[in-house]
Amino acid sequence: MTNPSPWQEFCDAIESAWPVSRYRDVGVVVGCSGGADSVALLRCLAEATRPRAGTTPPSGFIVVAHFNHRFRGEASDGDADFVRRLADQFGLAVEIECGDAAARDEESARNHRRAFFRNLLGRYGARYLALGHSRDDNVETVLYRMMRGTGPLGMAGVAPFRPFSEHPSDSDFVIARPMLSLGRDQIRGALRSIDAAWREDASNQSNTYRRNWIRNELLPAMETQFPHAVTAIARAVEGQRQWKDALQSVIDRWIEDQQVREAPLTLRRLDRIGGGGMPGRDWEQDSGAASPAEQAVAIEALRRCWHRAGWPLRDMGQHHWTRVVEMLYGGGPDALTLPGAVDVRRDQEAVVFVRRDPVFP
Ligand SMILES: Nc1ncnc2c1ncn2[C@@H]1O[C@H](COP(=O)(O)OP(=O)(O)OP(=O)(O)O)[C@@H](O)[C@H]1O
Repeated sequence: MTNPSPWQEFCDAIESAWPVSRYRDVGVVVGCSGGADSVALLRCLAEATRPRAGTTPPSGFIVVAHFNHRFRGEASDGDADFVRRLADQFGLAVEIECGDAAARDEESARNHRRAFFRNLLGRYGARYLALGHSRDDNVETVLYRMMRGTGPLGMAGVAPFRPFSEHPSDSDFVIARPMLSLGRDQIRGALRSIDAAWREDASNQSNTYRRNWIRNELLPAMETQFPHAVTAIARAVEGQRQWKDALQSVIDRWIEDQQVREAPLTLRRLDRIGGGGMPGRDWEQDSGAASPAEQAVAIEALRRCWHRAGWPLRDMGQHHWTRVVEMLYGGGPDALTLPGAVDVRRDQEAVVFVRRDPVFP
């Protein structure tokens, strides 16, 4: 038996992460930047769903979506042309939207792209948004989050499958990232083996963005001492993802047990109700304080409440969360002001959180 080609190996890996039977009969929007990762993904999905003689043709469809951020002038238009030609080559529908060249920061660019994808999912009635995040992207994301400050859930990286958003109107849409176990080099090697072209984004080479610095400077420096650093970190991230799933269900229960109201956010005082069956409650049960496990769960649950309320998380440090947990357990101050103008006060059986009108909402 001959060894499978690099391209075949790549497609087999995608098939095992995301079997074609799951998407061949529904709509898939493929986000394609023109870069190697999303070009490889697009080619692989197009081949997997191509009608074959003697078999029932798939009833689903693929829409290729490209957002032209216009950050790089002619080069950006070149990316858009490239993606259009690639889609034509496979006979796929293609949607291209141009961004506002003035919206240059990464955050607003990402938001525009996201809105574009959301609109296409709704308009076409598609189920999946397929994105080409690789194992390396995930490792970079986790390192980035760790250096900016994150909790144990953030260290699980991005998920291979997750709802498009928590908003109920988005519940039919799923983001699929079937390439998270594949390394950037392997993906490029697979494309080279079939002589397939892609667009190289020159701005990825510059270290203007801190993400690019992690990719171009930090990781190569780590690999001089630990040649398998990326694989090792990716494995840790994968393990963390499994713990995340377990922790999620404990957090769901915490919020269900503790939350009295959402507006204003009102949580039960844990010293009054005895911990609500939290993990680690046996730990020094008489002390009244939160056990380390309770504290970890409470902090992650609070982060989720913040997220839902749309409050800024960026300036909330570990010591802020710890003080809130102390208040929930009957210790700490009676009132507290947190970053983002969130006022917290103890109110008999409860702790109440109110965000004052921020000057810049
Ligand atoms: N401008 C864009 N238009 C459409 N989809 C995009 C665009 N930029 C990114 N994506 C999608 O989001 C994924 C992750 O984005 P990221 O910025 O990490 O990718 P990239 O490095 O620009 O390109 P690639 O991952 O395709 O090599 C891409 O793999 C692709 O699926």
